[in-house]
Amino acid sequence: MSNTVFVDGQEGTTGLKIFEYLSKITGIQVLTIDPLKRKDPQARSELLNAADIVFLCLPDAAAKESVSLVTNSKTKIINTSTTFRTDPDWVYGLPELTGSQREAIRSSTRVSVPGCHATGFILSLRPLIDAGVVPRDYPVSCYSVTGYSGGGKSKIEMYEDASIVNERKLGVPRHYALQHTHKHIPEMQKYTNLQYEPLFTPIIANYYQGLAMSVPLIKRNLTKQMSAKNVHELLSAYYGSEPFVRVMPYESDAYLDEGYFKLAECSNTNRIEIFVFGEGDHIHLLSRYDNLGKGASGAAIQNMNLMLGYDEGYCLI
Ligand SMILES: NC(=O)C1=CN([C@@H]2O[C@H](COP(=O)(O)OP(=O)(O)OC[C@H]3O[C@@H](n4cnc5c(N)ncnc54)[C@H](OP(=O)(O)O)[C@@H]3O)[C@@H](O)[C@H]2O)C=CC1
Ligand SMILES: CC(=O)N[C@@H](CCC(=O)OP(=O)(O)O)C(=O)O
Repeated sequence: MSNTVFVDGQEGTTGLKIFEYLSKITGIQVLTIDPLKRKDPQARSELLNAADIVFLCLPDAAAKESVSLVTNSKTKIINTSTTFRTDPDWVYGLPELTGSQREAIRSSTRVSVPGCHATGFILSLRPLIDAGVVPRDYPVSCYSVTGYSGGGKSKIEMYEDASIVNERKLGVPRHYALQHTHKHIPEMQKYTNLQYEPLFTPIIANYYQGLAMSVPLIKRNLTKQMSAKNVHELLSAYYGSEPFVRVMPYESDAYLDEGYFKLAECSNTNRIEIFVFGEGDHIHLLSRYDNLGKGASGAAIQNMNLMLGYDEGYCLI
């Protein structure tokens, strides 16, 4: 029997990518909306309630509205927006979070796809906090570098207009959310079990897709004294059998080009690759992935596969 799927926000960046994935899946009937009615609550409501599973690929306010339009108990919702990620009635759609998360996703009808920056941060740090290596009150700071597609259609249009790029000098990387206001901070804190909010600085740069998250740690401030190599072993054991999380070999320079990190090697995949670098008193957890893959649409499909009882990696690489 085929499942019916509706993508609310089908014309947006995340929605289009999900559409691409869905076109490769057999046994799915995709319900589409007349593009002219894509913001009409009545038309959306009919499709939202007709589908077995819906993806919300919308700004936060519109995603909230869509949830309120679902009036039956059958429709399962996968929400890619920030809304509901820390809501206890929703399951956080990061199957690799803990041993029980996958099952929680499988049996849920309301799943939030993690934020792109939050994904690398949580997957790098959570195992170390659970193991008592990083104390819960550690003063964490982190930063990420992301391609402009992470900002959706408006950022894509801006960065792909040469006159705007020139005029506003968008060719160089730019820090943002400098008032410590980034919308991923609550989920970053909640799903690592950190006592305090991390200090997080994202940086947007002039390329399309790919994200790298850096979490530096000072060894002498850890609860258990561990070398970077021990941290690498711990993370490798934690993610040993995960299909989409790879802890990359320690002290290999194969991932560097003349000493520079190759950031975009996971583009168009659902993979996240975690590196551990260490020297003296310092440990550096560095992850790379596609903000449109494991950071959004790939992760959304991974969750759908679990919720519909498909093979988790169906149509994902
Ligand atoms: N891009 C990324 O890497 C990531 C994005 N996300 C999140 O996913 C969600 C979607 O983001 P993204 O695809 O990038 O955003 P886009 O801006 O590219 O797309 C959003 C889409 O929603 C449509 N829309 C806006 N308001 C409404 C409404 N009231 N009813 C119906 N449709 C509406 C827009 O219409 P119109 O075509 O008219 O603009 C647009 O097509 C956001 O919450 C975002 O933060 C999450 C992780 C990563
Ligand atoms: C480059 C850029 O602007 N990226 C977005 C993140 C996209 C994302 O993950 O947003 P959601 O929380 O809605 O999922 C940002 O940092 O706000």
